Amino acid sequence: MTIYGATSADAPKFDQAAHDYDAVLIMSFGGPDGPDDVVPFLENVTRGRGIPRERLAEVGEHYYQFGGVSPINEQNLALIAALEAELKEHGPDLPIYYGNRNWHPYIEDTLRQMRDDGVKRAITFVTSAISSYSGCRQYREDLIEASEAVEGAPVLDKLRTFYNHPGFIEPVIEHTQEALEQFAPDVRDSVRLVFTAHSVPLGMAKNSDYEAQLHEASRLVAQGVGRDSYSLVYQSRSGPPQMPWLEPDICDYLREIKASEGIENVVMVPIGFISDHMEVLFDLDTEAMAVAEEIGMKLVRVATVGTHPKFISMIRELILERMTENPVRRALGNCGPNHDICPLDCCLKGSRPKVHAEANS
Ligand SMILES: CC1=C(CCC(=O)O)c2cc3nc(cc4[nH]c(cc5[nH]c(cc1n2)c(C)c5CCC(=O)O)c(CCC(=O)O)c4C)C(CCC(=O)O)=C3C
Ligand SMILES: [Fe+2]
Repeated sequence: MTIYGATSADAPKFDQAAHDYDAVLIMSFGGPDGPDDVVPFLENVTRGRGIPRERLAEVGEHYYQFGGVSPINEQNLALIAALEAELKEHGPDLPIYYGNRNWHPYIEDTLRQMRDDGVKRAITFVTSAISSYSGCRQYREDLIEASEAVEGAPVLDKLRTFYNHPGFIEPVIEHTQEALEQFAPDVRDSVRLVFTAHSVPLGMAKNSDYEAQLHEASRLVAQGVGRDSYSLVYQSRSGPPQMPWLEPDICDYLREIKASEGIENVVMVPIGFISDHMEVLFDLDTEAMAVAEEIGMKLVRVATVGTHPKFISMIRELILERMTENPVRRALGNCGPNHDICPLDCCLKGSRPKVHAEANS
């Protein structure tokens, strides 16, 4: 089984060429569909990751507070419905399949279905805008593992990371502008613009362009709303307390800017996420909002891109890019379009690289 886009070593040069595809695969994180799913879901997410038991119990409570249901599955289905309509109207008319890393429909079951339907080669969209082990390599490893388990699984290509694509940045600019307009014109210029993303261990951050991509995306959005400065902070920290993760935490940061600078108005942009899933609903809308209320701060959270038409048409554009010889590869800002095919050492985990994942034939 071969997965192009998995590593550069296994992808012959000709594979940079345009391809015909017979399906699109949407790959995501997955989340529980009800209270009974919460514990097995969390076990799937954290298997072998050394996440403390107390942290798991705490995160379980976040889900129970929302009836044990993560909105992420419904949001992915909405994304798929929107993309289906887009492809029907503008082509290419490809069937869309959906598989997750941590919950039903599991990626392995999806690949089996694709094989049974006669799919030979599919183009994969991963629901993560920013490169890191969690948002890039781990998905590729999971695809490899699932492909190895399914005899005759289709060849899979993976779309490039889109953190600086106008189809991602422009909707975030629009949503950020809408949030700023919730403040009176006379205070609007003094509203602090704060970008937030999932924290990751420092070792993981160091092995990828995670921080660089987050800064570039944040800078582009800030510039789009007429700002020449912004702050970037982190949320949803996990792991053992002695392990260093990216900081500052959003909640600590809000307290800090209120206490030391007297900041009373803040717009927070979840730049590291593409839908309003649990890390947004709990860590931002519940936890950070409670801090803001406690310290007397007006805090407005910017909507994620979700099914914004520009975002949906970006996915189509990225698919066409891979089906076209010498395509235009749009990207805003200073960094250029990200690679289609990941280098061998792309987004290693940090502490214990999973070297066996390279062998995928
Ligand atoms: C970079 C990144 C993204 C963005 C890229 C992407 O979108 O893929 C992301 C997304 C998400 N993370 C999510 C949920 C969780 N992440 C956890 C744990 C972890 N995330 C990490 C990183 C990231 N995570 C890391 C380094 C860990 C530690 C364990 C490990 O090394 O892997 C845990 C375990 C409990 C805990 O430790 O907090 C949960 C429940 C959900 C679903 C939300 C829903 O259900 O609606 C989504 C979209
Ligand atoms: Fe996560």
